[in-house]
Amino acid sequence: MALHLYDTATRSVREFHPARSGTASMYVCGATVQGIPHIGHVRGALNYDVLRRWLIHSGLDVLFVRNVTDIDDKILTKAADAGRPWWEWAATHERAFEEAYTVLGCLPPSIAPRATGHVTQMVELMQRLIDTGHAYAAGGDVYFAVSTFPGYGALSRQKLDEVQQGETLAEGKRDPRDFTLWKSAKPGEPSWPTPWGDGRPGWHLECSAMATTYLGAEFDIHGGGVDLVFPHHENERAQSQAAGDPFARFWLHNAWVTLSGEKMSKSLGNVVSIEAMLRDYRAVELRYYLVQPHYRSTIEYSDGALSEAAQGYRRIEGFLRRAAQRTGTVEPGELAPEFVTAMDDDLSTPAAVAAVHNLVREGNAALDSGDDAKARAAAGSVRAMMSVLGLDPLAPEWAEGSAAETPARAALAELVEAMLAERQEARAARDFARADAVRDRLLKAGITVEDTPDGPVWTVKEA
Ligand SMILES: Nc1ncnc2c1ncn2[C@@H]1O[C@H](COP(=O)(O)OP(=O)(O)OP(=O)(O)O)[C@@H](O)[C@H]1O
Ligand SMILES: [Zn+2]
Repeated sequence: MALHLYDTATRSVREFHPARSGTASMYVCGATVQGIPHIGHVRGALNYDVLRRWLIHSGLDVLFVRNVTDIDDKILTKAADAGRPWWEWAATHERAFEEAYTVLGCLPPSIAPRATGHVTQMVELMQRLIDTGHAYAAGGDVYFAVSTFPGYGALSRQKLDEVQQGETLAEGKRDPRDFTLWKSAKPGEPSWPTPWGDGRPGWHLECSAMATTYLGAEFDIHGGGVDLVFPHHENERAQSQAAGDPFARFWLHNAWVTLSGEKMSKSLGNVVSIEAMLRDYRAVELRYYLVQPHYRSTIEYSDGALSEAAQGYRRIEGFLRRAAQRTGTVEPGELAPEFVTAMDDDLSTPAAVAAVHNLVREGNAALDSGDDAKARAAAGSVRAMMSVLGLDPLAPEWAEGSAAETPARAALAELVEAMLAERQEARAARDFARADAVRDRLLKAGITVEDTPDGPVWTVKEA
C-alpha cells in the first residue's frame, strides 16, 4: 500500500503522490513567537517531523518550510508590557521555540522564514489580488473580498452567510465577512511601506506569501493545528487560489493537547512548559509520549499517561541495550511489515508503535532462550522502526550520557551503577548479607533491581 493521508479539504484519506516526482514539499504553520512554548505547541511540530521522516524513508527529498510569525498584536503588546523592543521579544521567543524543537529531536527545517522578511512578496500578492478584483484598499488597510471567491468556506465546510472572521469592525470593510490582508500603521508601531500606505502584515497573508516563495505556486502538504482550519487556512487558501495559485494539494491538521478537556493554551493559562517536563522526564520520553498517539487524536495530558509512556519507551530501550550487550553492536535492520502498513495508513503511529513492542517482546524471549541470532534480528528491526519515529534509543542524540539526558538522571545513573558494582563485588566474595543490604538500600530509594542473564537492570519505581 502506498502512503495515504487524511486531507481536510476533501474530508477523506487519499493516496499521496508528490506533484514533482522525487521531491515532497511541506509547509507547516509555525509559532507566533510571543512567549515560551508549551507541549501543545510542539505536538504539531513532532507530528510533521514524523511525516517528514517517513517521506524521507520512502526515498523522497523533502523540502520542509516552517515559518515564524514575528510580527503580531500579541508580540507588540507583550513586548510593550515588558518594556522591551518588539523585535527582541520576538527573537528571544523564536530561540525558545527552536531550542524546544531541537531538544525534542525535530530535524531542522529546510528554512524557517520570518514574516518580517517577506513583505515584498506579500505586497506582490496583494497587488495581484487587487488587480483581479479580489482585494481592495480602504483607509490604509487592505481586505480580501470574500464574495469574489466562489470556493470560500470549502475547507472549513462553512456556508458563506455563516462566516464570522472574528476581526474587529472596521469602517472601510465592504462586507463584514471580508478579512484583513494588511493593517495600516498605528503611531509608534513598526511598519513597512506599500503602495496603499505604511502598515504591517496580516497573519493569513504571510503564510501564503512565504509558502509560495519557497515551494512554488503548488506544493504537496500544508500542515498546522486543527484550530487553524478556520480562519487561517481557509483564508490562506482563498487568497492564494483567487490569485491563481493552485496552492496546497493536501491539508493536514493535528489535534490538540488538552488539559482537563480544554486546549492547552497560553491565553487560558493551562499550560505545561517543556522546561518543567524535562525536569522529570528525558526529552526522548516526552517525544515518545507525544508521537505515539495518532496525530488526529486529542492528547489529554496527564502525568500518569506520560509516566506510562516513559516506561513503555524504557522497555524498548532496555531490550536494545540488553541485545547490544549480548550480541555486540546492533545495526538498524528491516522494518516490520505491520509497521509499514500502519505508517502508510495515515501515519497510524499507535499501530506502528505496537509493532515495535511486539518485536521487543519476541526479542526479549529470544534473549531469555539464548537465541542470539533471533534477538539480534529483532533488535535491528526495532532500531530501524524507532529511527523512522525519531526515537532510536541507540542513536547518538538519545544515547546514554548524551546531552538529552537530564543532569539529575545522569548523576543518578552514576550512583546506582557504583552501588551495583559494590553488590557484584559482595556477591563474588559470597558476602550475601552485604549484597542484599545494597539491594535493600536501592529499593528503599525507589529503585528496583532485576537480575537478568546479562547482568542487573535497574529502574526507578514509578509512584
Ligand atoms: N494545545 C495545543 N495543542 C496542539 N497544538 C497547539 C496547541 N496550542 C497551540 N497549538 C498549535 O501551535 C501552533 C502555533 O500556535 P500559536 O503560536 O498561534 O499559538 P496559539 O494557538 O495562539 O496558542 P496559545 O493560546 O497557547 O498562544 C499552531 O499550529 C497551533 O495550532
Ligand atoms: Zn500559517
